[in-house]
Amino acid sequence: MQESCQFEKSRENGEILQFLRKVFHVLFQNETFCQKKTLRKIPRLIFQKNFYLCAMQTREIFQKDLELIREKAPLIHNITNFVVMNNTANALLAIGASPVMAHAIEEVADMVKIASALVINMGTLEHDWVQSMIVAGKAANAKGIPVVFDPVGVGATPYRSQAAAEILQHVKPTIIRANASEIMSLARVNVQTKGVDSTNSADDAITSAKILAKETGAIVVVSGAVDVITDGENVKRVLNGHPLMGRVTGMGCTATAILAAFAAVEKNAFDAAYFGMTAMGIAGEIAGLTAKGNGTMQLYFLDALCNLSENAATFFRN
Ligand SMILES: Nc1ncnc2c1ncn2[C@@H]1O[C@H](COP(=O)(O)OP(=O)(O)OP(=O)(O)O)[C@@H](O)[C@H]1O
Ligand SMILES: Cc1ncsc1CCO
Repeated sequence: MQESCQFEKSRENGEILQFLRKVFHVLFQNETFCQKKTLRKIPRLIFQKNFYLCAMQTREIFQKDLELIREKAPLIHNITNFVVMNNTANALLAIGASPVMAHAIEEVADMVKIASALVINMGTLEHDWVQSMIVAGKAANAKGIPVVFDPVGVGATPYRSQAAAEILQHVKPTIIRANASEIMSLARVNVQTKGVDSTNSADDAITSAKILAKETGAIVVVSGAVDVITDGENVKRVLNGHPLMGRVTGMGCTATAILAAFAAVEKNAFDAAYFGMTAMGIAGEIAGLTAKGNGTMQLYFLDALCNLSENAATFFRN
């Protein structure tokens, strides 16, 4: 996808592209328009840039990956925090993957061997867990299975920053997902993380995200009202979502797990990251339509993830 859509490289181009996609989408669905061959009047240049094709291809690949997750039910090994264990396991089940939570140092390497992706989440950190994360991460790297790293709360305390640095010293993540303050802190920009919540927008963190992506070789995802995805050069944004998502604890950790589900079936890590955040955004948007507050948001979000295939085409608008 990246190669065929080179025109999306800059933000301005991305915005023009999104506008044209919407126009073309409406036009191409109109039979009279197609029959009158008005198409011919559209400047050749636009077609040479493959605008419409890119949008169609992207959505189709997204839907195909979604079906692949349901078909293969990849085992996702999570070393994650106590706050979100139940909810992320349910989110993985809802999207069609198979979750397992395992952090004992005695078994993590064996669990990785049968898994299709590994999540390393620093939410409730302890010394022994960091060692397990490193052992599991190394085993995943050796086996060539994707690792998704969530440095929850990095920058809030020196211990978390030191633990994140230690993990990155030994483990090569495929994708790093965090909120803006965490990404800025991980890239050593002088910012104070407020516990596990962000005090910055994803766009504030773009430079840091690019630096981090280049340093680690990972795809970096900055979540927020608008999600930003970068490989250090290219940048894509996910516009789907709902403000109530930010009010439910562990939505970010859930995003990390969903990214792992996509990475398990999609070899292109940039696409996996983009599709994972798109799935989150669409499910959040659908849930937000009927949620009455934080509680129902959490429930409806799982239902929306579960029924994502039917609604994905309507809500896909990135
Ligand atoms: N205001 C918002 N509007 C739309 N979507 C949002 C908003 N805030 C968060 N989200 C979505 O919620 C999910 C979690 O992102 P967020 O940045 O809140 O993670 P986080 O701070 O790491 O969360 P946590 O620490 O609770 O796990 C993402 O999918 C993001 O797109
Ligand atoms: C609230 C909280 N504290 C540690 S992990 C976690 C879940 C959201 O990151």
